Amino acid sequence: MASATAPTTLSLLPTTKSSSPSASPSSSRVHLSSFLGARPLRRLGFAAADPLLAVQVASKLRTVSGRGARGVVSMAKKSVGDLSAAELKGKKVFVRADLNVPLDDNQNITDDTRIRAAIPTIKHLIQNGAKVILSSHLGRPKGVTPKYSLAPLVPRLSELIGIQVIKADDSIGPEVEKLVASLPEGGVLLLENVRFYKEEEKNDPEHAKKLASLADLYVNDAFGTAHRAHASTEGVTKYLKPSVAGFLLQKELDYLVGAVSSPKRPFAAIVGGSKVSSKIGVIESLLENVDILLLGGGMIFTFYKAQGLSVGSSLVEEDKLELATTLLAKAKAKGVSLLLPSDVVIADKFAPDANSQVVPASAIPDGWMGLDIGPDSIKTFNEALDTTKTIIWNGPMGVFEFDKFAVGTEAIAKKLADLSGKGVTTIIGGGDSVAAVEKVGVASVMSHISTGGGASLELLEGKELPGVLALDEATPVAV
Ligand SMILES: Nc1ncnc2c1ncn2[C@@H]1O[C@H](COP(=O)(O)OP(=O)(O)OP(=O)(O)O)[C@@H](O)[C@H]1O
Ligand SMILES: O=C(O)[C@H](O)COP(=O)(O)O
Repeated sequence: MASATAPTTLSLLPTTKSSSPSASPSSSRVHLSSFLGARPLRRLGFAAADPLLAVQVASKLRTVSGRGARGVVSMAKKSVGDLSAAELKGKKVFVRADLNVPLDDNQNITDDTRIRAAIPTIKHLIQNGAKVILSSHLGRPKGVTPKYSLAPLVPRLSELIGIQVIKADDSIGPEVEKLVASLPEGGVLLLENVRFYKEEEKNDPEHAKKLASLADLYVNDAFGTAHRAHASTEGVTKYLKPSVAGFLLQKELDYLVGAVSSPKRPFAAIVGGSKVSSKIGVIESLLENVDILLLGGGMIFTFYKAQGLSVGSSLVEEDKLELATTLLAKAKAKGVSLLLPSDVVIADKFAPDANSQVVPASAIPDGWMGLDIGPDSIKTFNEALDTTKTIIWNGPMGVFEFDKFAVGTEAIAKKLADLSGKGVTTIIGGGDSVAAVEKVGVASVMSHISTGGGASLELLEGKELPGVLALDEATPVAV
């Protein structure tokens, strides 16, 4: 069936947002107030509560550039890059990384992105003569569970770091203490899965104290777990000083807060995924700041239904119809150009081999469900994206796990890759969108691919990240 242009593309209003000066992640400060409105900075993991303050988020952002507004106070979390060689040499450093990587049935790593992302901090520490005590969780074990051991990570870690990593069979206790005592300067000891103790997720203070007792100072580089207040991400900071951010954590904040809070405009967000309910916070937060909002994925059917369209047996959240109407009205009031797909690929069942056809969004027959955005929508989305300078993407456009319904998601991935090559800042917010970008083979050309699913979502929603909040403040500098 031929695709058709339907009247349901909403272009509520042309953008009225003013253009801001270039603020790529390398710019020297981020103005959180522009991103979050009056939301307290605390919710982003920063200790200051005055949204009018300009905040620096990464170590390189600590450098006072002299470009700032008069009297603006710059604050940041202290970074591993701020510690001198003398502060690191011979010191036992507890590094919390997020090495929660996927393993197949034979315990082979199927995606080592998170391991590679943790390497710069580890290498920096060993090059400065520190003794690295590396820790992470893997999966969600209930007690000691061999299949969640970190042992399968040792060969890849050793290869990437360039030295043989020593592996402990526990994360606390006398055996670990012995291994720490014999660790040479520049050595790396990998602790066993911190979640083998239930006290980890309970953020038990006594347990945090035991972890902290292994080391002299603390580096948190686990962005993917920064939204969890656990013993190894939050609790230990009470007993280890300094407690500072690693390079990955900084980079994530730099892009997800920095570029998004003060973007080069026009600034577009693409939000997809299954449900409106899981993305309400993100959509509301982005509506405060974006010029263009493109919606795809399963959530669009709730918006269609809210506008009185028939959606067949597509995914709909009946209790979110009113919310969808409110979000559309909010976009209009904010001057955001909100685009819903004009056509969809429908299926006669939720299966990879389902019969499919392309129909206007206004013509979904009974018994059929929308599983992807259609070709006209892809064209319209691409045209809208062509006008932008910054794009953030969170959530797939369709059921991309089924090849037949992966076309929309893959087209968006390719478009972002193309635009990235033309100087547009492209940020992929984690989770399934990252998987899609990797599947298409364009991950390396994006400006930033977040290593955090839940963490990046919470950050974009403006929520507090306890793992960041707990770190030491960098010295405030008046500029
Ligand atoms: N039209 C649709 N109908 C049903 N499910 C859909 C549809 N479009 C996308 N999905 C499903 O949405 C899921 C992803 O939704 P989710 O809300 O978890 O997004 P996400 O942003 O990738 O998640 P994360 O929080 O991990 O980043 C995918 O498994 C995909 O198959
Ligand atoms: O994969 C993730 O999102 C992080 O590693 C956090 O894992 P969790 O959701 O099990 O806390």
